[in-house]
Amino acid sequence: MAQLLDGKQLSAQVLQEVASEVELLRAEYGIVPTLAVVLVGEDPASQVYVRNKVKRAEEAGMGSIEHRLDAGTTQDTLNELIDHLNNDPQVHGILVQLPLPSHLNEDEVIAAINPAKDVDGFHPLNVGALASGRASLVPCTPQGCMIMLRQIHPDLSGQNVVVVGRSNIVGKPMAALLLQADCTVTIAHSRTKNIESLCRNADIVVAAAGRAELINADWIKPGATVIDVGINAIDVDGKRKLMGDVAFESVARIAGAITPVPGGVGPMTIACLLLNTIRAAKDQLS
Ligand SMILES: NC(=O)C1=CN([C@@H]2O[C@H](COP(=O)(O)OP(=O)(O)OC[C@H]3O[C@@H](n4cnc5c(N)ncnc54)[C@H](OP(=O)(O)O)[C@@H]3O)[C@@H](O)[C@H]2O)C=CC1
Ligand SMILES: Nc1nc(=O)c2c([nH]1)NC[C@@H]1CN(c3ccc(C(=O)N[C@@H](CCC(=O)O)C(=O)O)cc3)C=[N+]21
Ligand SMILES: [Mg+2]
Repeated sequence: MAQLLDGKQLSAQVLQEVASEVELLRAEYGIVPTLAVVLVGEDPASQVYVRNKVKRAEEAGMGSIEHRLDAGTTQDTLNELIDHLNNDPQVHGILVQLPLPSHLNEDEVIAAINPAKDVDGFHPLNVGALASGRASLVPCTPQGCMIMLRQIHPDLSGQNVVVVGRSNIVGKPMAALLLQADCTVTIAHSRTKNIESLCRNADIVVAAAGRAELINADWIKPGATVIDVGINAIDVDGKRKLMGDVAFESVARIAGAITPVPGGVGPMTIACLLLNTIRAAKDQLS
C-alpha cells in the first residue's frame, strides 16, 4: 500500500509556523498580517472555500476581511473595491475568488490587484517572476503540492513528472516549480495523445484536470508518487461527496505515495495562502 500524504496533518504544521510568524510580526513591528477575500456571487462551493480561508486566518492570529458582492456587481464596482484594498495599509493580501461571473473580466481584475498584495500569485508580474525563477508570491496550490512532494523526494532532481492540466492557476505554475526543482516535466491536457502511457512512465504524476477518477491504476507506474489536486463534487443519493481526479482505492495499491481527497492538497493550498500573506506583509514593511 502507498504511503498516505496527509494534507490535514502537514497543513497543521505549516499553520503553526504561520502562527509564530504572526506573533513575531506583532511583537516586533506592531502589525497584524491581514488577508482580504473578495467573493462575487453565491456559488456554494466558493462560499465553503472562502469560509475555510477566513477561519484558518483567524486561527493563526491573522486579520481577515471578507467582501461579499452580489452576482450582478459591475466591473467598475469591483475595480473600485480592489483599488480601495490596494491603498489600505492594513491589508497585506488580496484574494479575489475565481471563477467570476461571466460578465466580469477576470484578467482585468487580476491585473488591477497590487502585485505586492497578490497572494494568489496570478498577477502578470508575478507570473513572469515565477517563469524566470525569481518569484516571491508563488501560486498557493502548486506551492502546497511542492511541500507534499518534498516529504517523499527531498531531492527532486531528475525526476520524470507528468502534470495533467495546463490551467494558469494550477498546471502551468506547477510545471514551472517542478522545472525549477530540476525535474523533467511533461504537461498533458485534453488534446494529449497516449496520455495513459505518458503517465505510466512518470516517477510523479500531478493530477489537475477536474475529471473525477480520470486516472486509474493502469496509468501509474508501481511505486510512483501521485498528487491529486482535483476537487470534484459528486451527488451521491442527494449528498455532496468530494472526489479527486484519481481513483484512490485502486491507485493506492500501486503507488508509492498518494494524497487523499479531501484532506490532501486542499488544506495545503489554504496554508500556503497564509504563508503568502505573511510574506507579503513582510515585504510591505516600509
Ligand atoms: N485542491 C485545491 O486546492 C485546488 C483544486 N482545484 C481543482 O483542480 C482541478 C483543476 O482545476 P483548474 O486547473 O482550475 O481547472 P481547469 O478546468 O481550468 O483546467 C483543467 C485542465 O485539465 C485538462 N483536462 C480536462 N480534461 C482532461 C482529460 N480528460 N485528460 C487530460 N486533461 C484534461 C484541461 O485541458 P485543456 O486545456 O485542453 O482544456 C485543462 O488544461 C479542479 O478539479 C479544481 O476544482 C483547483 C484549484 C485549487
Ligand atoms: N483566487 C482563487 N484562489 C484559489 O486558490 C482558488 C480559487 N480562486 N477558486 C477555487 C480554487 C479551489 N481552491 C480550493 C482551496 C481549498 C480547498 C479545500 O480546502 N478543500 C478541502 C475540502 C473542502 C470542502 O469540503 O469542499 C479538502 O480538500 O480537504 C479546495 C479548493 C482554491 N481555489
Ligand atoms: Mg479555471
